[in-house]
Amino acid sequence: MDTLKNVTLEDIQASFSLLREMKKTFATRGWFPATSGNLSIRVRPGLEIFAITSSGKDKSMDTPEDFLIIDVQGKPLTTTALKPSAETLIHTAVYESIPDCEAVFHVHTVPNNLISELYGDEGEVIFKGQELIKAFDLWEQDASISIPIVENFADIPKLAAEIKKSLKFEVPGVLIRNHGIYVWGDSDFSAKRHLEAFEFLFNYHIRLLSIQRKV
Ligand SMILES: CSCCC(=O)C(=O)COP(=O)(O)O
Ligand SMILES: [Zn+2]
Repeated sequence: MDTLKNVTLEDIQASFSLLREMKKTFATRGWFPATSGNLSIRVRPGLEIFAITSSGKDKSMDTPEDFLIIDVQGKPLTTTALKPSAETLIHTAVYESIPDCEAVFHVHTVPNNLISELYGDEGEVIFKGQELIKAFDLWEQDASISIPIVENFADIPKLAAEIKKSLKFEVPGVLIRNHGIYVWGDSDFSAKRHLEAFEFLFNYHIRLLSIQRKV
């Protein structure tokens, strides 16, 4: 608990209220079906202390038990009956791999699941020729982005290790096959922007394929 001396109650409350707002925004979009999804943010820049959603909660509900504080091993830093997300090790793997990462968001949507299945055998999906690619700070003409896709191992340490191996510094997201997407950013704002851009690209692609009657 000594680690917690580096943060104030205000820091913790601010991170909970930020996650609460983000959770509400995503829930309104239907991005947390059937208790799925989890969110985390760094409580203060430079510290390995994170606020994360509690496991198994209905993320469309607002309760006093929605968040807790963990360290970079995923261990709760306060005495609590709450359990951190079952997928906490994925969050900590991303924070450990991406030094300026401040927020990690995970949602299950039909479009991200469909894309992960359609391109799962290839291990990546590539998008190009889309204005929204600029949301990833890729500004050159004909920029493209390749999003890694990993298999959905039930064993979370194994899944976290696979994600760690596949993630690319310049691409702020990884798809898990028939599961969902993990995205991150150097602020909660940029992680949200990345998530919205990925979901836009997935939706567009699925709709285009169905108009072209390819799926
Ligand atoms: C029915 S959701 C299955 C677990 C999952 O994939 C998820 O995103 C939610 O897990 P958590 O422990 O964070 O509630
Ligand atoms: Zn999940």
